[in-house]
Amino acid sequence: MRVAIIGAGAVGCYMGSLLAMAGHTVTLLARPVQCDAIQKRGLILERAGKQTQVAVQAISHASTLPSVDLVLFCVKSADTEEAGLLMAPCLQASTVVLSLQNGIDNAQRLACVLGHDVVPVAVYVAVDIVAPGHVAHHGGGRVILGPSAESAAIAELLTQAAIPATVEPDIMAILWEKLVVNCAYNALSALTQTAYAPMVATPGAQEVMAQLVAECVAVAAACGVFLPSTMLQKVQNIAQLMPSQMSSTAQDLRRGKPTEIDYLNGYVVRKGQDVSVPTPVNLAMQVAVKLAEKSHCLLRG
Ligand SMILES: NC(=O)C1=CN([C@@H]2O[C@H](COP(=O)(O)OP(=O)(O)OC[C@H]3O[C@@H](n4cnc5c(N)ncnc54)[C@H](OP(=O)(O)O)[C@@H]3O)[C@@H](O)[C@H]2O)C=CC1
Ligand SMILES: CC(C)(CO)C(=O)C(=O)O
Repeated sequence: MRVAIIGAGAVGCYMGSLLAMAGHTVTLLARPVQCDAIQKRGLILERAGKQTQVAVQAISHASTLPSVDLVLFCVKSADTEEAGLLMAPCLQASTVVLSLQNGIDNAQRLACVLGHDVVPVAVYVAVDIVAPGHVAHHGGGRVILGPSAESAAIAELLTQAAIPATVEPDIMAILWEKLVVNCAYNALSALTQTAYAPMVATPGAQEVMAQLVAECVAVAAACGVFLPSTMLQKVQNIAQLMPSQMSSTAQDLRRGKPTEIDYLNGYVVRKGQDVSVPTPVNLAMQVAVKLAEKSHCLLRG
């Protein structure tokens, strides 16, 4: 299958390398520095202490995107509209577009700019970028696709490429579950630059996370989304699944990049205001990360 990956960051490089290893024709739309690295020596996938080099196409000008059967959209939430507008050259009426982004409304926002259906996907993988085009895997790997006529076939294709995939009719509840995981882990890991296992072992951290989860569950319920009674347990399991991972928000702060916090804890705060459910701990996380973004920018000059 011909696959385009929009965004050659952690998720894009991970998914791109597995799809290319499974024999698909993969083209990554990358920043120039990433594009140069990938053109020179392919993608490097680091897993369980082993490095694999994978040959893929990389381009830095969207106008040269080939027509494809499948698009994996892998940019951060704030880049959805801008990157979405660049994608037109690779779309045919039959192209399936997947949004592999955290947050609730990226697929909807992307569909709006594209005028094309987009399937939301919840991604349970822990990856980070070591160097341009070089991605390290820290655990997990499964994805959950929203419903569409093509979702079952695409899930099968992904699973055969070592990306375990299922389809879930109630994708809104699944996206909220993922949002709760992000609200519990991302800001704390980012503010302290700590990996999940040592983070949850720190006295008091689990209480803070439980409070974050309780606020999210209450907001979701007031919005008509009923999360499982095992939600806290599901959140706690993540630290065992990806012990050495630092959140994507931690990776952004480390690089002096704006984070997705307004789409994570900030989303819960805004929805909480709409439905009159207080979210003080989520607000504290949002504000602390916004302050950290500013001070990291200042420190980096
Ligand atoms: N990392 C992880 O473990 C996980 C991440 N996610 C989610 O997946 C999504 C992607 O995250 P992640 O891979 O970590 O993010 P990254 O920041 O590592 O990757 C996104 C990449 O897209 C690039 N990009 C943005 N706009 C464009 C554009 N117009 N043209 C070309 N490249 C562009 C960015 O470049 P630049 O930085 O220069 O803007 C960056 O290299 C996010 O929503 C995240 O929350 C979900 C599960 C796990
Ligand atoms: C799955 C998890 C929690 C992995 O770190 C993630 O989604 C993120 O970092 O944004």
